[in-house]
Amino acid sequence: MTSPFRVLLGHTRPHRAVLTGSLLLVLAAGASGLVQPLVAQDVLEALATGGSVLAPVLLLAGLVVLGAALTGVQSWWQQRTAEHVVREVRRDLVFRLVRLRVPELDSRAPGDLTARVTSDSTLLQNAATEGLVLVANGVLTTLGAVVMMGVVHLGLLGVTAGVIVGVALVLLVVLPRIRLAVARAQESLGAVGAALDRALGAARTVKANGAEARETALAGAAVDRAHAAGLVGARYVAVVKVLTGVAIQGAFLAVLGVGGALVAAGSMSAPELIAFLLYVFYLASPIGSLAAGLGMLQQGLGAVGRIEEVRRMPVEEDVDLVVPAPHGPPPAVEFAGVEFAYPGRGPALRGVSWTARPGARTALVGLSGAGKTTMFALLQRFYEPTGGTVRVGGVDIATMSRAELRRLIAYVEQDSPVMAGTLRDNLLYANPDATDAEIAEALRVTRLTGFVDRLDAGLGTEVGTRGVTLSGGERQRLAIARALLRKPRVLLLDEATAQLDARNENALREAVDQVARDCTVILIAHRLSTVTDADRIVLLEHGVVRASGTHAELVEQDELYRELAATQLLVTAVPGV
Ligand SMILES: Nc1ncnc2c1ncn2[C@@H]1O[C@H](COP(=O)(O)OP(=O)(O)OP(=O)(O)O)[C@@H](O)[C@H]1O
Repeated sequence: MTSPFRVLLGHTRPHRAVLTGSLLLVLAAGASGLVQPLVAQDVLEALATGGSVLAPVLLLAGLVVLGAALTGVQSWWQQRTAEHVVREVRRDLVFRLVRLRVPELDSRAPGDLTARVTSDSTLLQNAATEGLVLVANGVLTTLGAVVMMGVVHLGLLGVTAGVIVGVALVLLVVLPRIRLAVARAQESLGAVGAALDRALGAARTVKANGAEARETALAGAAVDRAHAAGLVGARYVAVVKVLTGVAIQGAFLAVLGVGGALVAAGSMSAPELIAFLLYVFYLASPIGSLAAGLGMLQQGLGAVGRIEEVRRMPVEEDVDLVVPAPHGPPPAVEFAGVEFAYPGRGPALRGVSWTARPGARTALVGLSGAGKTTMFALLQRFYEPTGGTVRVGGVDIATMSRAELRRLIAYVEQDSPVMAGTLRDNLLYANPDATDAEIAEALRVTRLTGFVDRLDAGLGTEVGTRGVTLSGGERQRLAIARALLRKPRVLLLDEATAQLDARNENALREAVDQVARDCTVILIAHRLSTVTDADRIVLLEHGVVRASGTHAELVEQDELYRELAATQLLVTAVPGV
């Protein structure tokens, strides 16, 4: 695995030239600062000797303005690069997150994934730019000072280096701890996001159960963990500051002691000692910058781990292929000996085989948890079967790209089939090219025309998160209208009419019949009343196909089906039941 530091450097690769320029500007601004005392000295000398001060004053003013300008340009470059870096990281994370494979999504909290895009990336941003520049500046300037000190007196340089190396060793122990604390704080922030996501995502359930205090405590515990980790980090940052201060003071005292003795012994001149001591003080600034930069780098490295984790998560890489709208006759859909188990669970499907004939309506029925929705998930390659084959139009779907496969299909899911946005957004989601006439037709078929007409904003009405401002039946009809606009070859309806009243249900059944003429329809139903006229009904029990046939055949042949039908008052007319 690539080291986090290399990853951090990798983020700066496209901006190396600008960052190097930025570093040069820092150094130049530093140099212009160094020259200023010399020019000031000229001014003072000119004043003392009665000479003209115009030239040195102008030079001094020019240096001050130049230094300020260099600092301004450097700051702008650095911040701009930081913004570029974070934008690229965020775009990449967003790209990956919306393409994550479904099993990965099943095991992750969306709030935690969001925190990586919003919060972790910010730490990386500062480390990859300001942190690196501070460290580079610190290292170069320190080296410069060390060279100068060496020129003045090699022996005293040894003394200074001894003290500084000792402190650096302690820093080596402390810095990784900052990184650990930051990683922990970021993890806790992710947990805060996840807890809030849970509470806000089910706000009505929380309120109905009076669970506000529990949810507050859950998120609060994560906030406290972030706080505790933050304090640990702050403590180590303070230690770094103390240590750098101590290093300078220590070096100063050591140099003073040893240098004083050397001067006393006559092996060093007093001006040499003074010059050397001035350099020791001069070191304070680059060492401070080095410590601050290293602290920032550690914070960034703490965040890199969480960002890299997302970059290693498996994504569906074939969903961006551009595929043409499907045409031709509706395909057959075939499950042949399909086996499947969710990660960490027992088998959900155990050798399931059935076929949906092209252009017919096939219903999947069975008790709750039998595996019906799982088959829809496999059919769209949300998961891959552990055995057997799923074919669409005779082609093994494992050999098709997901883009191609999913373009054939329209899917109305069981829960939350509507997205935040306007009614029009939702309708166009399946087919951005749908015309107004097609939209009007889809609304008519799903009996939504009157509803839309009564709204002040019409199709521009916002439906709220997951369509909360719509009734359950309206949501379902909207989702079906959207599916129809996709002009699919295969239409998957998961309990799509469960929340409709009898009148709307009949209307929708007619609509589905109409679509079924040039589309293969597969529907999942609990209420057999909605599927009695299906061309074929597949009865599932505990992940196996128990029986299949028409309604009449199943009533005749299968006890479980008869029982299901009887409880739904459908078979009173069947003799002997
Ligand atoms: N994402 C998942 N991760 C783990 N297990 C799952 C997942 N989704 C479903 N299951 C389990 O797989 C089994 C089959 O679920 P599935 O949703 O296919 O049933 P179903 O027949 O559609 O039920 P229902 O009629 O209640 O919707 C169930 O035992 C369920 O608990």
